[in-house]
Amino acid sequence: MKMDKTIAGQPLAGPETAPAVAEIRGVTRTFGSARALDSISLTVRKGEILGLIGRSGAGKSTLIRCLNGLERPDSGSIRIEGQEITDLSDRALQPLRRRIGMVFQHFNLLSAKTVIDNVALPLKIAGVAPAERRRRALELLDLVGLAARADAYPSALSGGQKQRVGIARALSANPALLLSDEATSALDPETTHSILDLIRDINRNLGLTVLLITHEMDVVRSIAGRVAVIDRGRIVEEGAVADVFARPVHAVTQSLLAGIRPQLPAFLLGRLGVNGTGPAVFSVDAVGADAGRDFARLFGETLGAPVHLVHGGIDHIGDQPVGRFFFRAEADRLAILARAESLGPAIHVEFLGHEPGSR
Ligand SMILES: Nc1ncnc2c1ncn2[C@@H]1O[C@H](COP(=O)(O)OP(=O)(O)OP(=O)(O)O)[C@@H](O)[C@H]1O
Repeated sequence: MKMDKTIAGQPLAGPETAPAVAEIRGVTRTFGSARALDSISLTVRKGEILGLIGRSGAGKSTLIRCLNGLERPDSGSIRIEGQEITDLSDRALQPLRRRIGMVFQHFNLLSAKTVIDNVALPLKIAGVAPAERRRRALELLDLVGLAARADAYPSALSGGQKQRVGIARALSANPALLLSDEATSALDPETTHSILDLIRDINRNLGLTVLLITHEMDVVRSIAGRVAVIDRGRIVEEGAVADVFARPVHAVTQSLLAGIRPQLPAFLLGRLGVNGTGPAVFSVDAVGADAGRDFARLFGETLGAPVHLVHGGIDHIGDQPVGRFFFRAEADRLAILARAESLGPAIHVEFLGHEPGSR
């Protein structure tokens, strides 16, 4: 699988070689007989937005808790900015915890404190003087567009505004890594959009590294540069978002992405049979410049029969066009696959079956 050359749509000099902000190696954590993490390895690199997706119970929360030191792995290594954290005492962990800013699904703001006091709280805990805390908190509230609400209480804010405060608070201690745990799952689509824009702006303008844990594939598609798929405590697939979304290999990834990738309409899929005698139906997946090729013509001229588009189109993920098409043609499987092979390995073709009928 091709490595990504962009992060959040921004070209970077070799992100795959950027220094690791968080490095998880062979981490296992069991609860009784439940193996929440099973020798998991994952690297989050400086300046990237990495999406971590997985089904319920896959191990996402346990991984977050291990990363921020709330949970101790049974074995394996976790390094934050090069420092091993698994063998640190709770006291020694405190300054490292501040290197990780957390954003939560339900915001976790203190309702008895004003917006500015919520944002300044991590600074207070870190022993920063009151005037400096206020200055820094106001600066962050300005960054998230809420300076005018500094003295309001959280109950007076909308969900999106609360999350902006949550983000400002997470940034207050100047974290090396922003851990976003389902940060938009409780928000409506429009507010989700504005919060994702904010996270992307912070990533681009401040160079902040983000680990985005979510079950919403649209979130990953909108702002992540890379994606890792966790299942049963292991990373089962990892790569540039455009590549993984264009051609998910693992069954879990395919199932997670089923809702946002074009699928052959069920009524048509149900009609197909491997040994049918009617027109053949096949899919074509291609990324980048290949996505825009005229596949109907490319297949048609070799098959000697018209090729009709049944379903699909071109999506854009980051700066990459991702094409997924379903075609119908009066041809047989071998002829389709022979043509597919001549187009090269970058274009993925799958024969799906024949419709009933006579040829
Ligand atoms: N404290 C615990 N005690 C017992 N089992 C646990 C504990 N924490 C997690 N588990 C188990 O470990 C597995 C992974 O759980 P985890 O909460 O990390 O998954 P998740 O991907 O975050 O799920 P969700 O998306 O539903 O929050 C599950 O089988 C869960 O039941």
